[in-house]
Amino acid sequence: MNIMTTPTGTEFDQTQLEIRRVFDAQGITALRLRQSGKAERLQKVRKLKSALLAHKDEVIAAGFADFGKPAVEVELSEILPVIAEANDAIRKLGRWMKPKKVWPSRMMAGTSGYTQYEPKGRVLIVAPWNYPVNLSLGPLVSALAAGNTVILKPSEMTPHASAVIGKIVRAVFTEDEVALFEGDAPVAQALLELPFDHIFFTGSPAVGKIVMAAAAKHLASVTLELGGKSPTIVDQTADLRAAAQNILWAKFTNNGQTCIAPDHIYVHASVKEAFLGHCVAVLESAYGKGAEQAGSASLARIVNQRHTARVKSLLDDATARGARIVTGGAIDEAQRYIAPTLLDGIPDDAKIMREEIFGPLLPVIGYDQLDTVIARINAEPKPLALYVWSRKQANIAKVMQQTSSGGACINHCVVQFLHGNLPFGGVNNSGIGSAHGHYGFLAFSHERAVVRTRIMLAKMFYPPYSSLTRRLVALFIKTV
Ligand SMILES: NC(=O)c1ccc[n+]([C@@H]2O[C@H](COP(=O)([O-])OP(=O)(O)OC[C@H]3O[C@@H](n4cnc5c(N)ncnc54)[C@H](O)[C@@H]3O)[C@@H](O)[C@H]2O)c1
Repeated sequence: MNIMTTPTGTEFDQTQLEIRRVFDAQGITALRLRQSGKAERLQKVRKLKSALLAHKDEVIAAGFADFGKPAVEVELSEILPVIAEANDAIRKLGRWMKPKKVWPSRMMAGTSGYTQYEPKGRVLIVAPWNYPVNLSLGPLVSALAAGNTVILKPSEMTPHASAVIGKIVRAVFTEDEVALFEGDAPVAQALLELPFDHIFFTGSPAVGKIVMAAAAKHLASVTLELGGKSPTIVDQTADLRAAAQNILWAKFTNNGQTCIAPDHIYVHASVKEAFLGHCVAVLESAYGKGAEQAGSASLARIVNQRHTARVKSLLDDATARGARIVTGGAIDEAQRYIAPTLLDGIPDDAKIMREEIFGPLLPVIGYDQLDTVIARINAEPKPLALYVWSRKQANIAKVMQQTSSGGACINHCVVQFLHGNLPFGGVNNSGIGSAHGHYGFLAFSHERAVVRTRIMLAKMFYPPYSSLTRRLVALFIKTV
């Protein structure tokens, strides 16, 4: 597996000069784009959409070359969401761009007011490797719809996907509109030195903090789409079979390398064995029995050797501390393969309960009291997603009211990402700000507040101040 590393020495100096040159060129374009209308913006979105569809086979081949991703998963999770994002913008941009009139608040009698949506200007999009196309081009659609110029830095860990994204971007845009720079952390850091107007980062909380610190130097606004450990609760009233099918689909798509994948499951002790039985049956029907799973064409691979070793170390640590492998556990490090693995009896101090797993291991933890589960969730950083499986409204309401997470599903997993009318994002450690649809447009727009005078009532308060002025202020304080 090739990792696209940053060039060293004079080559890197050259990259930095290139970045600066493109950034400066985008400055001129960004000023012009302030006045861009719907037609110009949508032309770009449409061209991007067509180019993605034209390169569909290359995107599928890249997904396979980078991490053995099945074609269906590439279509479903890399191509479809970008097309949906583009179509949403094509249908609704006119409405999104339109200034929104507001009523004057009491103190503003005599004025009219509206919100104007300005492009932020020059924006930087930094993407991760797990859905390289979706998480580069999805935000790109929103940034273009909002009228920005963009520099895009895809992940160095999926070089085939980066190459196709680069091809698409170069086929459609001039570099002063959208430019792409490949490379690892040093290239990202060279980009972060620049005074972008907005930074849209998708990746780990650890790097999110670096990005936010860099943004602070220029007071650039940020959208941080981060990760974390997303818990899933299955209570004693849940449809266990439906839960097992859906949770395992959500978990093992992309081989567990999904930011909103169920990280671990709390299942009521009274139904745990039955639930595990359904899970084993679901895994066998999806991927085959035992050793057959390694040959399943429906399972992606772990992205590289480093991550394979990381996931293996989580498994080794858990079993060394007494965890039981319910199913799975087979490892072929050379093939970057770890079988879909369910773990039971994991002690709280196991590493797997501290770090985001981001791989095909699924801890299943029995519980007796829902309150205990809620207390455990609330003792951890707020997750990106939370899933609850139950037929009891009181339990659902309790979980939804007493916990916090970026998004949530009731009797479903991961589909909140695909819902174009909902904000997608985290909260605190799992992220800041939202993406998708209208929320994506807003992330890349400045909401400028505009007040227009009709009748100049403010002159009642001009100096010299008199007792009448004070009486008027007093009246305002009472009635506002
Ligand atoms: N919230 C979401 O929508 C979402 C989606 C996908 C992945 N994620 C999260 O992303 C993480 C996995 O992705 P990843 O491993 O690519 O994340 P990462 O944070 O390691 O890397 C993300 C991007 O940041 C760059 N980068 C790495 N180190 C950097 C540094 N020191 N300074 C500046 N940039 C740097 C990388 O080159 C890459 O382009 C997981 O935590 C996952 O949950 C979140």
